[in-house]
Amino acid sequence: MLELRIAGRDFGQPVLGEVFATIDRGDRICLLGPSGIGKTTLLNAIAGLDKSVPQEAVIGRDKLRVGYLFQEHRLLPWRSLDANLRLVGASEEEAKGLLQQVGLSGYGDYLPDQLSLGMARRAALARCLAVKPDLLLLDEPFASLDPVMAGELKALIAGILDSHPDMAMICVTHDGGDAEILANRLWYLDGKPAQLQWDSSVGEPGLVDGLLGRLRGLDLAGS
Ligand SMILES: Nc1ncnc2c1ncn2[C@@H]1O[C@H](COP(=O)(O)OP(=O)(O)OP(=O)(O)O)[C@@H](O)[C@H]1O
Repeated sequence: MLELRIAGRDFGQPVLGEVFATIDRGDRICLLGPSGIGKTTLLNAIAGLDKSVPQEAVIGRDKLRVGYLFQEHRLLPWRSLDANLRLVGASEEEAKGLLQQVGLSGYGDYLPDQLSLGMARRAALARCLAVKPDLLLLDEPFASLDPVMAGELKALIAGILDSHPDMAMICVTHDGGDAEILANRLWYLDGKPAQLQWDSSVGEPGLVDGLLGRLRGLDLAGS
């Protein structure tokens, strides 16, 4: 579905090195790695948001719809949730259905700033789904949420993945526990410049559990 041939990205100093990987329909990848190593930089490159990374570095993206849940909600603050969803192509009926899907029935007229952090993130997730994505990119979706809200959002995302078996996902997280729930594949980004040190689908098939164990051993992926 997608082939990455990213040659690198630097911001005055090298951040990303070469990243080669393929992503297939239904892949659920959790992307782990130390803070500041380049995980968001890699997601931006995959999404095509980083104009310094040539289009040809991500083969197949032009045929895909990409939904990107940023760390901030990035909804238009002066538009209602309904209007935010309509803006990316959802019909009135679809907008209603999407809000219901993310547990925000009845909030269509609210402005993003009238929502709690967890609600705003779910609204942003609804906007991702409104584009009917082939690839869903999630950048630390559970960060700054209390454990209850984080658990609810995790269950919501797991349900969405179950009901969209062809959709691929890449989720940046610091928590190996998220990978156990959401992922069937693990990437570990590290080094200077950063590269995919481990891709559980290459060389070590089915070793997600083993890799998580190794990450725990290094105390890098939560408990
Ligand atoms: N637009 C930019 N200009 C300059 N430096 C940048 C820019 N974007 C990212 N960087 C630098 O690139 C490095 C990687 O940043 P990035 O946000 O991709 O890391 P990350 O792994 O997602 O971090 P975290 O886990 O803390 O969210 C950091 O040193 C950051 O300061």
